[in-house]
Amino acid sequence: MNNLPAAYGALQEFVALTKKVDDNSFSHQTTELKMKFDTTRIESENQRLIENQNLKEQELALLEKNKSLQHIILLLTGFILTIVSIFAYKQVQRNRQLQVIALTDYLTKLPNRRHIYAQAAQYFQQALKQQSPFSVIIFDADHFKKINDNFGHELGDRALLTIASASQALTGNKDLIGRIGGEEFLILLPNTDAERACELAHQLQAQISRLGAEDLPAELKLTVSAGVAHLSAAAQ
Ligand SMILES: Nc1nc2c(ncn2[C@@H]2O[C@H](COP(=O)(O)OP(=O)(O)OP(=O)(O)O)[C@@H](O)[C@H]2O)c(=O)[nH]1
Repeated sequence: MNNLPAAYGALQEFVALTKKVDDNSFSHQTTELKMKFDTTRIESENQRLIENQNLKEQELALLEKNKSLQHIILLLTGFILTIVSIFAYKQVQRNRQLQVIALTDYLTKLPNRRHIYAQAAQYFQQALKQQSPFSVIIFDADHFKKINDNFGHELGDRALLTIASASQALTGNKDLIGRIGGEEFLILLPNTDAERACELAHQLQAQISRLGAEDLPAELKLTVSAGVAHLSAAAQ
């Protein structure tokens, strides 16, 4: 009992030590809690980043898919356009060919009757308008039936081809001669007077006989009869 101050001092020291221990323990717990909190926060942040990354990867995959689809659509469109263009081009070509066939004589490849008559009408109108002369020569192979009967149709065809090339050689222009019947032909002569047309008709007869003698058997005498019609400038 007589050592009370010492006991009081010891008590105070004990209290101070206990407080210090408590403080230390509190600080430790706080640090632990703080670390726990930080770890959780970092983990959730990481999780959020991973989710964001996944979303971005999905978006990227979607974009790539869209890009591929766009390429496929572009390729398909190009393919379809090419097919349509080829088809349209072929159709135009076919129409042109049909038009040529419709206006051309199958054997001589000269303009057929429809074609040469249309051209004749055009030249006729032009001559009227310009008050220029216009002549035509119409001619026909003589005794052609006999040629066919005696020498065969194949040789008859050759005789027709001979007539076509002789006429072409004379006029120099395929478009001015037409085959208007089996062995009948028409030559259009714009800006040509009657005298010149008659001269040409005689030259034509001579040319056909000459070529016929060269190209065909000697027994086959190829001759043509021709007539000339004329529209003179003076008569208009
Ligand atoms: N080889 C051949 N013959 C044809 C062709 N087209 C028509 N002919 C023949 O030509 C002949 C024409 O006979 P016609 O109209 O009597 O004429 P032609 O015998 O010359 O008598 P003319 O005109 O009076 O001199 C017919 O026998 C037809 O069969 C053809 O493309 N090739």
